[in-house]
Amino acid sequence: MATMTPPLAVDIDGTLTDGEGAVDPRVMTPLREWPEPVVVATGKALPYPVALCSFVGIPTRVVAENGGAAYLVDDDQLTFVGDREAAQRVVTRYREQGYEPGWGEVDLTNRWRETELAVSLDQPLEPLKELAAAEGMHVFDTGYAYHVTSRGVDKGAGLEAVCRRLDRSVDEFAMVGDSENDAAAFELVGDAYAVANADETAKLAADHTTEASYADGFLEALDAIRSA
Ligand SMILES: O=C(O)COP(=O)(O)O
Ligand SMILES: [Mg+2]
Repeated sequence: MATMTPPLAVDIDGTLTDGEGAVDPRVMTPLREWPEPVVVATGKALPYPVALCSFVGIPTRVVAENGGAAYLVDDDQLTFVGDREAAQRVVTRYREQGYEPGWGEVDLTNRWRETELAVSLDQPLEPLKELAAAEGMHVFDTGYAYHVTSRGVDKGAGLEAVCRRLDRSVDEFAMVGDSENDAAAFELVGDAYAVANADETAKLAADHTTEASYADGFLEALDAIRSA
């Protein structure tokens, strides 16, 4: 019996990209032609997934900032959860200890971030973790940045909130991702795929790990999801 294609949640960095961080052009058409809602769920600030949806040509349905921000075209609501000021206190203390967010003066990585802050991987993790814990926050290491995020904020909670607004159940979703910031959502969706380059936390939380890495792994996961 033919089964229905499920709605899809997809991570950006490490999943839709190649090993250099560039979006692989081969992901565009399958995303555009996916017959069910596609939710782009990312640690990046809101403008990135919004732009991606626009350039792919799909309705804007996004979870950004690791669940801190969500926009759905269906209800035209932009919601925020998380404490940006607490993240700012963490980064201020981190600077006082002699470290930097590490993105330069203009800092486009954090410029549009409203609920958390990100620190470059070339900065030390341990003092950041200690300062975050003192503010009741946690740090996601995505393999692309360290994110200082409020407890209880993650892509899982974000996707659940979006599902309520879409009138869909989170366990209907399939999801593809690559790192520890995907793990909470992997636990909730019906069918979770870690690409081969994923970290151990993501692989443990996923139902499957693809043979291929990066966008090749994403395309492999889509084939498997379609035929599941
Ligand atoms: O911004 C990051 O650090 C990771 O982004 P991602 O969740 O799309 O992989
Ligand atoms: Mg990722």
